[in-house]
Amino acid sequence: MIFEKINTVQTSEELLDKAFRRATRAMSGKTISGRKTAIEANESMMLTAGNILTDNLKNIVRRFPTFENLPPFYYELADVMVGVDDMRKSLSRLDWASAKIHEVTREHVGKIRKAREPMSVRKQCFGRLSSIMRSIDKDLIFLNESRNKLRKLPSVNDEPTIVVAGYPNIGKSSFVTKVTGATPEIAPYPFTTKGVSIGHFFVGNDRYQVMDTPGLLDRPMSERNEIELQAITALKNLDAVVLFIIDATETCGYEIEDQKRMLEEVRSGFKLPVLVVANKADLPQFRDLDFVDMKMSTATGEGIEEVTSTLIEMVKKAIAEKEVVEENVIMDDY
Ligand SMILES: Nc1nc2c(ncn2[C@@H]2O[C@H](COP(=O)(O)OP(=O)(O)OP(=O)(O)O)[C@@H](O)[C@H]2O)c(=O)[nH]1
Repeated sequence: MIFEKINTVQTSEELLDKAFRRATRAMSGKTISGRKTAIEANESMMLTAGNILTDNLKNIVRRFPTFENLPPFYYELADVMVGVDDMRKSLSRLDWASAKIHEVTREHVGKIRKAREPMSVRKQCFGRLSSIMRSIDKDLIFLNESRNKLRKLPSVNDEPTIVVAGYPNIGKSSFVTKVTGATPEIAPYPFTTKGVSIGHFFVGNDRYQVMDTPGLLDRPMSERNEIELQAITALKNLDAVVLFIIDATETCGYEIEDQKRMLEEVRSGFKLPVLVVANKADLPQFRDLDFVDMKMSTATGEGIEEVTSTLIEMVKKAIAEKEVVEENVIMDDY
């Protein structure tokens, strides 16, 4: 998963503890007699503490991803969930603290040679390090909270994707199971307790991803708040097409008019190609509808192959068109 490299971000208190403990340990067992050894001992304690702090801060910054390089899908989700700008600001304050700690340590190392009381210079230095660290306490806490949230993001691959949408009970999960031949993996997704279920299938050597999004694309968009909407629209960054399933038999408990309204919302809100398919063609109540492109039955398997190959054609076309646009953008840059 994309954010799993980020370790727990320790608090300033924990980092200071670690640094001061190591500094003390570096000195244990050494007898300090005379001014020369006192200078050396305190100097080495300052250097040890300073190095540990700067190393730790640099490691935290390094383990966070470079946001510009994230796939747009993840960038948008990370932004919705925690705010990319706030993370950037906190990370740059960590960079600042790391440089400042280095500078302060050097400054005190310079002073200690001329000092009458080497230990008091070291204490002064540790005091400065503590206050620098305390000034980034909020940033460390915020970054750790962000890390905990981001780690839970699903591993949605950057590969051709079919996003399944439609009201509950219309056969979305039956479709995913049917085309992937397996029970889909459930991955957590922001702002829904149910997560997304993701399955895969191959056509030749090409792998396709099928996503069912319970709790996300199974009720009217107008019932959602801004953040939920953004979490949904992040999906538009994938190379995806939408399979919008209609239950023309209304045995799912939702009227066709409501289903049609949601379809329009998905069409206008998403800007992804949409294939409208009526399911449950095996039932006697089934009827043809003028706004539907194809029909199928996930129960008998009728129409599944045609639906799948149409979706594949659509996703391939969408990718090809996107590449043309990207090429034009590159050409425009010259
Ligand atoms: N007769 C018939 N029943 C179907 C068909 N597809 C699905 N069903 C039934 O409809 C019910 C709902 O199917 P699901 O695949 O769970 O529907 P869903 O849209 O994933 O439902 P949620 O998970 O609640 O969103 C189940 O009882 C299925 O057996 C079909 O083609 N024909």
